[in-house]
Amino acid sequence: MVYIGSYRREYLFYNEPSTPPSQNPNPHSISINPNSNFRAIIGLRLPSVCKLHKMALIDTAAAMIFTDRSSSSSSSTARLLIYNSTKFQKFPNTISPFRRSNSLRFGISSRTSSRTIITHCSSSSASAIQVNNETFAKVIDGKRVAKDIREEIAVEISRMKEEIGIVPGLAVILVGDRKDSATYVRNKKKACDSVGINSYEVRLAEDSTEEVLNHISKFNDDPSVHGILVQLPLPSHMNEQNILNAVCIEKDVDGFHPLNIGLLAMRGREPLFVPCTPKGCIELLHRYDIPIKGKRAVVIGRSNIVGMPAALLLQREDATVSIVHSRTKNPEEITRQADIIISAVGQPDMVRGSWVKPGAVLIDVGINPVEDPESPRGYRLVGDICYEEASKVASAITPVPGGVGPMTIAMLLSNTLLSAKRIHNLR
Ligand SMILES: Nc1nc2c(c(=O)[nH]1)N[C@@H](CN(C=O)c1ccc(C(=O)N[C@@H](CCC(=O)O)C(=O)O)cc1)CN2
Repeated sequence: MVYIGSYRREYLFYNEPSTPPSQNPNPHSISINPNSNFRAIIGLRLPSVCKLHKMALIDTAAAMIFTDRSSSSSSSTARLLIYNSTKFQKFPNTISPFRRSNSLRFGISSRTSSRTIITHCSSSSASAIQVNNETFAKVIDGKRVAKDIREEIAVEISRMKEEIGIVPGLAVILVGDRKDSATYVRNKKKACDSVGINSYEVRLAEDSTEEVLNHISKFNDDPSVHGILVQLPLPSHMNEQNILNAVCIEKDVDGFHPLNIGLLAMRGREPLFVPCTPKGCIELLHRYDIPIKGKRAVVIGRSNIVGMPAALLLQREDATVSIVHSRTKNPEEITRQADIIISAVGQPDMVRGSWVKPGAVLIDVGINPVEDPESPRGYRLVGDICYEEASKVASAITPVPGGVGPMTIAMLLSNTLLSAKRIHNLR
């Protein structure tokens, strides 16, 4: 039995490869002989096995949950097309606010013997996958989409450099020593490097006072800086409102300035920047061709950085939006009416399967550490949505990790590029 890949806590095995990966003309697919008693083993937690086989044959596989115990004597080869790697066509400004981008060509197809057991079971493109009478949501792969977006941005940045000799610059201010914030800032720098954005980082002590405003003021006046962000949360003694107000609106790539949020809330007005996480959620829906117009959407959580702008964005896309929060009566009942749920509350596994309407699309913004002695870090990350239960009811779902998180950083790069283009009048 050979381990061929893993996704979240699901590990996939089969007994013998009919086509060794090195001979497989399509590196994103695996040919499986239907006579080989292919069998996926789902739900096992085998960390040691995973480590040994880190170079899994499949990188990320949506809906790898697949069981075929076919005994057909047909000589045709069953093919599980994991992910169509066809790159998006490159559209300039693909991810500018409110512009619908081309969709992710995403497919799971099977050409098996007459005993095909996978079917798509929804009319929308977010069709769930049915396997032997059990239905599983399509996995919305944010990590993969973010990588594609970075590639698109890198192309745009090379063009910009070539045409006008300008390289976008992003300034990041980190105050204090929260480990998670330091990781996010490090990842932002890495992402900038990967696409060719110059990054400038300022680290300040937990007990800083005036320094934050001084640095913002310097970056506001620096022409090589096109985007400025202050990593949140700030230490509790700081006045977040004053600090976010100090970033000039033209460089507010986080989109947290009250003027940008105000413009986002108004019909017929356009903000200069949309906050990165909500923008990433909408981008995922667009890239997976999931319709928003006319749909019922529920946003769980009303934070300034995710819940509130996510609700505004969905409304701008012509969804009918409800916000569920800590004082909402019957949150389960309201959430169960939604075609699209965006959850951003920071409560592990709060949204259970019973909260989800069959066929709904689930976008999980929560990144919650839960103790896990089996994990090298001593914890693992889970979302606000109970994946195990909800993925059996929904038509599509984002995983945690690997869903919205990577999109946040991809959208920050997109906003920085947008800013540089706007400042330098480049279309
Ligand atoms: N100024 C800002 N502060 C904060 C923002 C923001 O958009 N602007 N958002 C969050 C933190 N954040 C970016 O800053 C962020 C969070 C998570 C991820 C991410 O990729 N998560 C991974 C898991 C990472 C891990 O293993 O620890 C995932 O979900 O796959 C990126 C960025 C609050 N502060």
